[in-house]
Formats: sequence, structure tokens, C-alpha cells
Amino acid sequence: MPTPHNSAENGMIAKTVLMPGDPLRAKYIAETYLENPVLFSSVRGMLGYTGSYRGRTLSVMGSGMGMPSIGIYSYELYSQYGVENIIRIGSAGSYCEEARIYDVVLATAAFSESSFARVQSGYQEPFTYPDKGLCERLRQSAGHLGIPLIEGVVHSSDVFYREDRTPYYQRLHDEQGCLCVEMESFALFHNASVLHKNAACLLTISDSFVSHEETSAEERQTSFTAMMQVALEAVEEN
Ligand SMILES: O=P(O)(O)O[C@H]1O[C@H](CO)[C@@H](O)[C@H]1O
Ligand SMILES: O=c1cc[nH]c(=O)[nH]1
Repeated sequence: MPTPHNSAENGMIAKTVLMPGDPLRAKYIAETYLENPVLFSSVRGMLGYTGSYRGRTLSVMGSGMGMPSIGIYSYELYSQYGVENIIRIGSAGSYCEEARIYDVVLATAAFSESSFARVQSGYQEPFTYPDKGLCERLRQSAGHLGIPLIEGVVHSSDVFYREDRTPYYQRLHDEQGCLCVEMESFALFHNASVLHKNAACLLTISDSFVSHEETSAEERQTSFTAMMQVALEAVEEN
């Protein structure tokens, strides 16, 4: 049944959904990698497609930016459309020297100051976690492709532009172990947990708080191909 945010009918969305923040990255993946991609929703411009990759059916859909946005889309995919696995494929700002531009990070936990999980279900902890099995599939996929993964905690922030200019990112790195910052994984992992579904997150480093290098909007849309391939190859038969 369509929702207020997704016009897909039942059966149009695969069991596994790759979920970039940027709907144009979803379009790029569908048009570049999927055979016979079918657009299942464009409500609010949040493009979602289902197609096949090496004979396996999968979907790719934008999440938008931030936890309220991915909170809505992921909850509906899990609860209304029978989705079992969501793999976020996002961009992130590095908090440390070991994670450089274009490196691929596999999140082993998400740390956040966000109220999302407390408001959603009373969960009080600052960490949420991906599914171990899905992470293992991503590790194996990266191994087959020869793409190194950096593993660790990611910071899911509600704020992109901060007035606080103190070196807060060093504190988050030193005290919470955060390798990098993005804005959605904490909520995605939480929704998966409360609905007994699976989620994981791969991130490509798009900019660095340490070296101050950055990538353009176009590069963020189309050039994160290593991460895309790791996620695509990790999708199992439905
Ligand atoms: O590239 P995406 O997946 O959107 O991820 C990151 O980029 C956006 C901020 O520029 C936030 O959504 C953040 O999580
Ligand atoms: O949330 C994000 C994503 C990429 N780069 C950042 O600095 N923050």
C-alpha cells in the first residue's frame, strides 16, 4: 500500500534496499548498475528503483539528509513493504588521519547526541548497532573486490553547520572512538532494531576535518563507486 511518502505498491520493493542520502545517487546507481530498473516512487523527489544486479533483485532509494528523514523512509520500508535489509551508502567527514578522502568505512556502531531513539521507543543509550551478519557480508564482498574497509564507530550528528569552533571532533574521536561524521546511521540502526530487521552502513570519506580536503557535489553523487560495488556485491538472493 502506498504511504504518504512512498507511492510503491506492495511487491515493488526488494527485500534488500541500498540507501544513499542523495536521491540522485540512487538514480545514478540504478541507471549505472541495475538491469531493467523500474522507478517505484518519486514522492518528494525521493527516487526509488528496483532492478537486478547479477541476477539478484534489489532496490535503491534515497533517504534524504538527517535522522528524521531516514527515520520515516526506513520505518516504512521495514514495516509496510517487507524490506529485511537496508544498507546505507553515504558520505562522511573524517575526524582522523587514518580515514582519508575516498576511503570506505564500515560502521561497527553509531554514536549520537540525538533524541531520535529516546523519543522513538525510550532507548536511552548513545550507541546503536548494525546487524553483524550484514556487516560480515559487506566485509566478504570488499575482500573479494580487493577494496580495503576501515571499521569503527561513526558519529551520527543532527547538525551539519556548527557555530562551536572548539575542536569538538577531536573529543568525539578520542572519547567516543568516532572515525567520521554523517547524519543518519544512528536512526537507521535503531529502527532496524525495534522492528527486528537488519541494517548496515558503508560510508565514503568525502571531506576531512583534519586535512581540510573535500569533494564536489558531483563527485559525491557519482564517484563513490568502490562503496557502491561493495554494497551491490553483498546483496544475496532474495
Ligand atoms: O551523502 P549522504 O548519504 O547524504 O550522507 C551525508 O551527506 C549529507 C550531508 O552533506 C548527510 O546526509 C550526511 O549523512
Ligand atoms: O554529515 C557529514 C557528511 C559529510 N561530511 C561532513 O562533514 N558531514
